[in-house]
Amino acid sequence: MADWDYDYLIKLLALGDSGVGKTTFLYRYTDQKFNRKFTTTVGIDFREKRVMYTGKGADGTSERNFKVHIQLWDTAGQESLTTAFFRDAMGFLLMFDLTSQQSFLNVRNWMSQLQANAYCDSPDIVLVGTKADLRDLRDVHGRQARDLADRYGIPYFETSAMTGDDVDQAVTTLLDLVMKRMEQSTPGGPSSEPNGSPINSHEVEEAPVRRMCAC
Ligand SMILES: Nc1nc2c(ncn2[C@@H]2O[C@H](COP(=O)(O)OP(=O)(O)OP(=O)(O)O)[C@@H](O)[C@H]2O)c(=O)[nH]1
Repeated sequence: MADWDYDYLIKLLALGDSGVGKTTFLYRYTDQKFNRKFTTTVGIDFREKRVMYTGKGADGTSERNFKVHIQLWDTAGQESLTTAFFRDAMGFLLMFDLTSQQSFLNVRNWMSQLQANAYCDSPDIVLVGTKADLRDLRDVHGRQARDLADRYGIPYFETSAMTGDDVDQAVTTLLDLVMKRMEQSTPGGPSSEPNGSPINSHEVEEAPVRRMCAC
């Protein structure tokens, strides 16, 4: 498939403390594999994946399929290095380790960073608990995490990059939120120009992300 052969380029960003499993999660999502090694990310990296997304057609009611190129930005767990990248992302995977209460407590700090640096005050976010397979080491109750997610009004998933549980679902849910926001913030829907053809993906990429904000 040629590089430009897609309808939308969507940039998502994973953030959270060092070691929560951001790189491993993204690797599972893009390559369906588990990496046991811990190599801390330096600065920022990204992975890519193409998916089909069913959205609204030009008439706003009919359904049609779009080719979506997802860029998944993988940040280092040191906030000072990566907040500059928050502005360009359209959606966020806010991650903590289910075996680390500290990483869960730090979700609030990451949320503040997000609110200060993202494209708007209420960006699209999915809260992701990682390492759900390590049941014996669990240190965060599902109830605690769900309560926090409810308070922020965002979806919550408990995932395992080892088994693959809910990894795809977490990303798909975020993609859905981002695409729906674009539909709301672009007159006639993001998926349509007057001639009914999808907006060129490069226009989406180059346009200021802030225009997506419908809040
Ligand atoms: N058992 C288990 N281990 C995991 C899971 N996800 C990640 N790990 C392990 O946790 C360690 C850290 O994972 P990384 O993906 O490197 O963590 P990170 O958040 O990218 O870390 P930084 O790059 O330093 O920010 C690695 O040894 C992974 O194999 C999981 O779902 N289950």
